[in-house]
Amino acid sequence: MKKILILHTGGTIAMQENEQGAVQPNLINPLYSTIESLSTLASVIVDDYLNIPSPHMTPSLMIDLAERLKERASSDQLDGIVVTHGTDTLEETAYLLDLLLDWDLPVVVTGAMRSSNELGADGPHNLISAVRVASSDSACGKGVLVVLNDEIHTAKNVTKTHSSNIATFQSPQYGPIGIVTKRGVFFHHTPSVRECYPVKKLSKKVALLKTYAGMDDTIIEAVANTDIDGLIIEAFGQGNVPPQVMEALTKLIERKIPVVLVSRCFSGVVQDTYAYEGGGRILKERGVIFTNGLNGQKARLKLMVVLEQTTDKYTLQEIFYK
Ligand SMILES: NC(=O)C[C@H](N)C(=O)O
Repeated sequence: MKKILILHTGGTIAMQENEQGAVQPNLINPLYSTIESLSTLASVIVDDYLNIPSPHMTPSLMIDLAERLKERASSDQLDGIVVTHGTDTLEETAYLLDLLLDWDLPVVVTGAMRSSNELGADGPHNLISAVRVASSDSACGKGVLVVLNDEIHTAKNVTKTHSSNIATFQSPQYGPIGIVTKRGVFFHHTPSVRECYPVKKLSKKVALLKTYAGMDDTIIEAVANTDIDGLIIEAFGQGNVPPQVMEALTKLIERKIPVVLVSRCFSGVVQDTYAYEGGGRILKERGVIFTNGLNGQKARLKLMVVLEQTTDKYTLQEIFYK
């Protein structure tokens, strides 16, 4: 039988709805009865590591979590790990773990959209599915996975797409890489690229700004006047920004502060297609770094990680094309 660590961090999966219909954290984790029922599936050990709503999660807590997983993996001879997490920032924690954990051990992050005492609570089912995936030989070497609603997603591509529906986690453009059914765990795709960075701290400040029609440079100037080490811009479409922000972005690049471009579109990548003022081609010429389909919140974490290793713009560009 596989030895699986279930490490709790909190989130709705560990919460309860009160009589007024408000959802709140619980002192005792409501997943204990589900965990007892897992004894025929795996040999499970539990770590009640944190009990926080995921909007309280920070990059520094994520780094501590990665260290905790490394300690547990080496001291407990684990075959797999399941992390329970609130869904609001789940994709960020999962992606950061994916960038930091350089191993083939399955790590599966799961959560729930309905709290433990709500009708149709999805937490117990998601937890069982996550343990089944973490126990599967075919989950080895696929990076950090996100399992909810019977689907297996990569940490790199998954995102929360709906504020309340239980089918909220999707991988735009790529889809899930596997499914969980009553009969088994089935992978139908394998991720082609894995990247790992052996970083133990995150000391850089990276901001994320979204473009909008009529945006001017005031907000960029305001952010540039704080001590940022990098900026992610969620641009329009294929990677275009309003002309009014070009000067402020150029000034940042001249100060050697990397400006990284993602698209505010749900799918697709940014490219140096348009040569009008504010277009992707001009941004490229000014030294803006282009990404390869990451969303803004994940590009921010990736820049925080890689800035611990390099500030060289050519190396950063190579890393963001991966
Ligand atoms: N479904 C959830 O878990 C949402 C909750 N606000 C959290 O992220 O902690």
